[in-house]
Amino acid sequence: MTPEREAIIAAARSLFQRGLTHGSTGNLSVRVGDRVLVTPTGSSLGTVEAPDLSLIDLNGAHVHGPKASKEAFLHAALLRARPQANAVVHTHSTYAAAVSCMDGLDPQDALPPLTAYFAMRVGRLPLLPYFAPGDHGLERTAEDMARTHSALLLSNHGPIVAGATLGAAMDAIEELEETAKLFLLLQGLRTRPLTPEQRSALEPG
Ligand SMILES: O=C(CO)COP(=O)(O)O
Ligand SMILES: [Zn+2]
Repeated sequence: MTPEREAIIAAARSLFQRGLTHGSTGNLSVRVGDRVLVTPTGSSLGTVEAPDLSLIDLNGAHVHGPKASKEAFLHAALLRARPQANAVVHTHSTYAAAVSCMDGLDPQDALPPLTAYFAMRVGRLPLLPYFAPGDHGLERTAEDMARTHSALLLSNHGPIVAGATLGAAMDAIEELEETAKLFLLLQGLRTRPLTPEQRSALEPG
């Protein structure tokens, strides 16, 4: 098993075992040269195995192995937009998915910088318009937004996050989930998010 395959399976298990993905939702990818290893469509991250992974190119086209995730085109779009990124993680984690269904969010900045780690790991989180899972109509917007944002929230769906490494993408998507949880816990309470100065001192460039 290659280290990339091993890393994807370890991250998949970790997400599934902690309830950050459920059923056959969520998908992961890692860049390998000019190709991308991605989880196959319809698989549970609790049981997917290393030989099951699909290989696609950076246009999202199938190269080898089982049929790739229906969101493989989005993974490829984020990796094209962010040459410094080498991994992408997508989940339907409960709190982030709940926020993705809320009305009245700022589409440029869907979650406030409640904590320093949110500002550090996630930065500014745009809310992308609703498209059905697998609908390539989202590709252009996702690629454009990913040039300046490493994390995107898909309306009525969930987050997708790119990172320099799979570990960094995991850290960021977990931070996003925890901040979504805080945001919902704090509904109706007065809060003090970081000031713009505090935020910009921490945000990734
Ligand atoms: O999260 C998902 C769809 O948005 C899961 O789809 P896949 O099983 O095709 O990866
Ligand atoms: Zn999804």
